[in-house]
Amino acid sequence: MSDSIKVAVRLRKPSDTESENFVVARVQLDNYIDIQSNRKDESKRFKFDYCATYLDDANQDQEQVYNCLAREYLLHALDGYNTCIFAYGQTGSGKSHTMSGCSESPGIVPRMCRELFEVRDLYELSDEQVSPQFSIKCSYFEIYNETVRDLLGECKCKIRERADKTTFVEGLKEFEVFEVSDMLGFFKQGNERRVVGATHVNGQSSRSHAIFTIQIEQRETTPLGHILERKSSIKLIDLAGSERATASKTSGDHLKEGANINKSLSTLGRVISMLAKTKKPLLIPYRDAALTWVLKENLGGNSKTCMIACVSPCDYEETMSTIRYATLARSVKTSAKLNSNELFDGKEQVQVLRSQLEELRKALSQVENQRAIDDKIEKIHLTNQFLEARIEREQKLTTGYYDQWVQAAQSRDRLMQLLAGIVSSVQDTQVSGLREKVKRLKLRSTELGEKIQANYSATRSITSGPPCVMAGPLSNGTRDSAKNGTIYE
Ligand SMILES: Nc1ncnc2c1ncn2[C@@H]1O[C@H](COP(=O)(O)OP(=O)(O)OP(=O)(O)O)[C@@H](O)[C@H]1O
Repeated sequence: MSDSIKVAVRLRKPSDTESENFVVARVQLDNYIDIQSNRKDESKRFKFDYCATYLDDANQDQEQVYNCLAREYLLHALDGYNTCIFAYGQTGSGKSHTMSGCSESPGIVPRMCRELFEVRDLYELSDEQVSPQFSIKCSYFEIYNETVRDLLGECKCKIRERADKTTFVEGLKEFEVFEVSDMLGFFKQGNERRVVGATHVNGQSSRSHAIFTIQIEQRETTPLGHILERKSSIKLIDLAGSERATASKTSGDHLKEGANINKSLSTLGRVISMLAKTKKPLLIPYRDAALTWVLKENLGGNSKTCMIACVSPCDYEETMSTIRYATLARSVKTSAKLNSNELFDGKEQVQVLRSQLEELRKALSQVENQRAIDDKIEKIHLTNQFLEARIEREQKLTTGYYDQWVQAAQSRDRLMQLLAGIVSSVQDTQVSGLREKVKRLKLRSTELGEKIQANYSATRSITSGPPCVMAGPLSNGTRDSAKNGTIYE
């Protein structure tokens, strides 16, 4: 995501030696500052992301700057973004006051440290199972005369470039801190070791660029069992103040210091002006100064960056120079990335998901089996219905044939009786042929009767009960005669 460097202006309170009558800068609303020229009676208005004027209560004044500007960068860092706040301005304009402050009115660094540990404690005390585990580290170094010095360690360090083109300070001591008091202790210790000198406007002028870095690592387990890791760094920078050699009337070592400070600040200005162009040149001169080399990522890379341009209320030239610098910085874009990693502690979760999948598969196959059984039952049911209909039809047919046969048998019996009467009245010799014919007829009739009876019994055994049509003719003597036939010798 592309971010512009956020630029704020902080107007310092006039000191005891400065008269309210000579104030040239006035903050209008929260976004505008008017600068009035001493010579020409004209005023210029400049717009920034935030403009802070001074309040009478020094602590409230500091709190306002922290709340309106700095807190946002702590929150970004807790989200997993690298952030950076740097205070820029002429000597004595209030940079150290803004970043460090004093015990009665602490500046951004101590306030941010306190709030960071408050957030950590809140998470640690909460019942939420997904609360992150914090690991907080800090380091502190200064760049003095183009040399990196560890303010918490022993040695001079070198700035190196990693394979991914980001830079780091090699050999810098980093301390894991568990309590805010430890962190503030390190900050105080570093400040005491910082190179300080006197300038024409500031008896306690910082002669080096000081970079206090807080590294935050958060590890949390999401409800799905994923491990979320967020890493971010907060760089809080108090730059050395720019000063004009003529104005500061310096010489010797102090002149060299001033020259180096101005060299690194002018390189910073050049880098900012190149980064501000829409068509950026391929080579940005980060390497030209230790300051820009170490801040490479914060100026043009993976960082959410804020510049606080501190201005003195009574110095038109210096204030205008700072305002121009700050205006340019507003066009610089960085590309902050979320430094978060989702670590999947896979094995166990995969196992659980696999067994769930297996159970679902089994349930599905049971449903399918049941469906197949239901289908089969339905088919059998239909076949049964069909068979029953068929049996009923055949039964009706058989009963019809049987009735016809019973009638035929009765007619035959009657005919036989008649024939027997006729036979007994004629000569034996004359009727022997006729008797034979009657005998064959009778046998044939008996065979047919047995066959029909067998079919009838088979049909009855298939169907549940006796067909009603059978009740009549077979229940009387006719049935037996039909079954057995009557043998006439
Ligand atoms: N907003 C402010 N309200 C009250 N006093 C201030 C404010 N800003 C700065 N001062 C005072 O002004 C003096 C110079 O401020 P400070 O040391 O912060 O300037 P600086 O920009 O860091 O200077 P240098 O670059 O020389 O180190 C200090 O005494 C400081 O307490």
